[in-house]
Amino acid sequence: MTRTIPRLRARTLAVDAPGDLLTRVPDEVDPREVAAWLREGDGLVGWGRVAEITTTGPDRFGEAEAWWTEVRAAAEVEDEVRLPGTGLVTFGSFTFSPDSQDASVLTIPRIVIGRRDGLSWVTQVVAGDEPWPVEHPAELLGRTNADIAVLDPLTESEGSVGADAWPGVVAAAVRRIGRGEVDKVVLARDVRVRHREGRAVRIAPVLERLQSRYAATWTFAVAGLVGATPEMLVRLQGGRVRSRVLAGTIRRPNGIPAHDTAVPGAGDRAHPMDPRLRLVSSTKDLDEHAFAVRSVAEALAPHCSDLMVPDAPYVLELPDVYHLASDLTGTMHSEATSLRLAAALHPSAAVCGTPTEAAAAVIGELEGMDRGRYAGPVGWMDGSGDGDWGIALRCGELADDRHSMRIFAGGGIVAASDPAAELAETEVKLTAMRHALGLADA
Ligand SMILES: C=C(O[C@@H]1C=C(C(=O)O)C=C[C@H]1O)C(=O)O
Repeated sequence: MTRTIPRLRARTLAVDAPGDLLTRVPDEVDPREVAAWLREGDGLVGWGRVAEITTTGPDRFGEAEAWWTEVRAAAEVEDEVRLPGTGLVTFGSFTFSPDSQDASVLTIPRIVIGRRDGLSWVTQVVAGDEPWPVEHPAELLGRTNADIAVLDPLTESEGSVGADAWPGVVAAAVRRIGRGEVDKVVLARDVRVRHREGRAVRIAPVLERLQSRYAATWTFAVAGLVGATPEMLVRLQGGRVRSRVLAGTIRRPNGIPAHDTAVPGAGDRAHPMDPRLRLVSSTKDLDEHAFAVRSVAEALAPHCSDLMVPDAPYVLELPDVYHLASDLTGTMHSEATSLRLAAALHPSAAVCGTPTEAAAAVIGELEGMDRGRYAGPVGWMDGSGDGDWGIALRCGELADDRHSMRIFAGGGIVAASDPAAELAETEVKLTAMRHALGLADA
C-alpha cells in the first residue's frame, strides 16, 4: 500500500519548569488526541494530531516502522535541547493480536511538553507551511486546567464474559494445561464503563489520578488507550536496552504499612505470613515468572551483547498488588529501533503464555473477546529510534464514540491455578482503573 508521507517541521525549545504537565492539556481537545508517557511527573504530554498511521494484521509493526522511517527522514527538525524525547516524537499503541478488529496506531501530536532530569521543553510540529500553533511556548505554560481534579460521572457494567462465568473459563484453561496443550496461558476479561450523560470522557483527570497513586508505573495515553503499566517491555536509550518482566502476583493486604519495606528473606523483619514471602516461595508463581523471563531473554538475545538476566526475581510493590519482577539489561549491537525490539518481544509469556503460538490459540478460543490494544506494546519513540515501550496493562480503551470504554485485567494460568483466586486477581488488577475513573474508593 502506498502512503503519503507528510513533510513535517518540528521545533523544540527549552522552557522554564512547566509544573504539572497534565494540567496543561486543554479540556476541549479530543480525548483520543491526548498523548502521555509519565513517570513520577517526568515524561511527555502531548495533544493535537499532525500526522498518524493506523495499521492492522501481522505486519502492523513493520508497516508503522516503515512509515516512521520515512516521516523522520522527510522532517525538518530544530532541537535546542537534544535529549531522548525531544525533536520529532511519535506515540504508539499496538493490538495484542494480529487478528484484532481494532487498528494499531503511531501518532504525532502537534504539541508535546516534556521534562527530564530537571530540563523542560516544548515541541511544536506542523505540516508543510502551516504556522506554528503558538508563537511562544510560554503561551502554553500559562494555561492551567482548573478541572483536572474533577472526574466525569461514569457507570460500570459487565463485559464480554461476566465475573460469574470467569472461574469456568479459567478451569477450562487449567484442563487444557493438564492435557499438555500449553504450559501457561494468560487470560483476561473486560468490564464496560460509560459516561452517564453520554459525553466524552476527559483523559487528563484520569491520568492525574493514575500518576499520583501508581508512582512505580508508567502512566500512558495513546489514541484513547489510557492506563498505568508496571511492565516495561523494552526501553532503548543511547544503545542500552532494559526490560522489566512481571509475572506472579499476590494481593497486597490492607494493613502492611507503606513504610515497611522489609524484603522477604531479609531476616526477621519479614513476617512469615507476609504475602511477599509467600510470593517468593510459591513454586507456581516462580514457574510462571521463569516462563516470562525466558521468553524476553530469548527475544532480546539476537540484538544484544552482554545481556544480564537476574537469577531470581525481586518483589515489585504496587498499592494493590505485589508482583515478582526481573529487570534485564543489555547493550545493543544491532541497528534496530525501540519499536523493532518491542515487536520482537511481543507477545511475551507475561501476557500470552508458553509456548507462544499454542497459548495465543487458547486465548482466542477461551477469552470470548477481542483484546484490542490491551496487552500490546504502548509507548513512544523519537527520531533516533530511542524510546520506551511498555505493555498496555491496568488500562482502558476509549471507544470511537468517546463516551464508552472497556477496562481490562488478566492473569497467568498454570497447572496449579485456582479459578476463584484468578477471578479475585483480575478484580484487584481492575482497581487501578476503577479508582482512576472514580468507580472505586480503593
Ligand atoms: C495480564 C496482566 O498482568 C500480567 C500478569 C501477571 C500475573 O499473571 O501475575 C502479572 C503482571 C502482568 O505481566 C494484567 O494486569 O492484566
